[in-house]
Amino acid sequence: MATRIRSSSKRCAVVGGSGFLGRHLVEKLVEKGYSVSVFDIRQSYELPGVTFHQGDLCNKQDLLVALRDVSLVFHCASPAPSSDDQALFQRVNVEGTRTVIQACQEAGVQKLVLTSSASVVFEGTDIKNGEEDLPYAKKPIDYYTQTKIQQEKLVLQACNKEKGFLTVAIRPHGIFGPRDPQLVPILVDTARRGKMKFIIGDGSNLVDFTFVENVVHGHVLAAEYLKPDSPLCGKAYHITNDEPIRFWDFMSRVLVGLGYDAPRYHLPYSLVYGLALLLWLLTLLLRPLITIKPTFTPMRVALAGTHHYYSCARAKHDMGYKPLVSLHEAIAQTVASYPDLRRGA
Ligand SMILES: NC(=O)C1=CN([C@@H]2O[C@H](COP(=O)(O)OP(=O)(O)OC[C@H]3O[C@@H](n4cnc5c(N)ncnc54)[C@H](OP(=O)(O)O)[C@@H]3O)[C@@H](O)[C@H]2O)C=CC1
Ligand SMILES: CC(C)CCC[C@@H](C)[C@H]1CC[C@H]2C3=C(CC[C@]12C)[C@@]1(C)CCC(=O)C[C@@H]1CC3
Repeated sequence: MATRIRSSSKRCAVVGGSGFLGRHLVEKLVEKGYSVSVFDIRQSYELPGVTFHQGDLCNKQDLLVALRDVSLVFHCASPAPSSDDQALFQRVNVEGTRTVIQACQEAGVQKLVLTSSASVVFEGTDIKNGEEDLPYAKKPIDYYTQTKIQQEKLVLQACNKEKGFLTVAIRPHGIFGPRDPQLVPILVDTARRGKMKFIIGDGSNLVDFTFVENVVHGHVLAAEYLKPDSPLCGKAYHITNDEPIRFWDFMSRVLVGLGYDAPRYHLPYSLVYGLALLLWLLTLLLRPLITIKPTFTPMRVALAGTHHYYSCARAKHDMGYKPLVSLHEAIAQTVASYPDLRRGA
């Protein structure tokens, strides 16, 4: 009996646990003594203490199997932003999240921690030290952002102390680190194709990039501090490195660390944004005939050419958050983790 009580309070599930952030989170939870149930559409690794359940989060019956005896659920599954597939985002991030909530409630889960995104308030214009009470973007810049907003609202509105179901949303920004399939690989691919010569705008815009270990730390703290009498219930929290950096300095540090040249020549922001918009419209028109995947999407250009950094004061105050790894150390660890992406490799 004693073993059962101990195991259920240390049993959790990570929906999306095969992904970049999910796997780092699972590794940390195992290190902290949790037994973890991973639910994902794919299985990408094996780890003692982890049970894998392969399935689509839109299927409640599949989810219910993974959530058996689980009191805490982390939901960090999403289609990749680059898929730009409106129907897929709607199905997984909105309908699927509704299903995750229902499955949690039916399975008697007590806490749900959602990985949202700081981008839910980003409309393509400057945000400086943005706090969580900024309004959601009225004109979200892409389908990914549009459905992340709906997803966050669903999860936060589901928080119900009377029914013993508590929810919280973590809003990270620009996650990077070892095994990231997105930021560094796209950057290096662009450099290898000779397209990373230009700085969009004057290069002075400050942005948050957040080391994956710090994002994991924010999730674990949120789970621990989420209690019926805590201020976390039904709230969103920014989790960043708390060291905004010039977007182009960050790109240059990673590129130079991997042996590539830093971008040098400046292009006007509105020109590049206009071209990216035109290209995006063209890809929409041609989609029935051919699939084009532009590197410079309007979202990426907006992210590269505006200020967007966020305050983590709320997370510091309510859950004692403090980044564990500095940006300097995080970039060094990340660069060292990609020997295959070095110039000439
Ligand atoms: N990376 C970043 O900079 C940021 C990410 N976020 C959020 O963090 C979370 C994790 O992102 P990240 O780790 O980068 O993303 P990944 O794509 O690496 O991980 C997401 C995981 O979810 C899986 N998945 C997708 N659809 C389903 C489905 N229908 N059922 C079950 N599993 C599914 C994916 O599988 P598959 O790969 O096969 O699709 C993948 O394994 C996401 O919610 C994202 O929105 C927020 C801010 C910044
Ligand atoms: C080609 C270059 C102009 C840019 C290369 C790097 C980009 C791929 C990344 C720079 C900022 C990143 C970012 C995200 C994805 C990768 C970048 C665009 C997100 C959109 C991922 C999902 C989120 O929730 C928000 C992120 C903001 C920053």
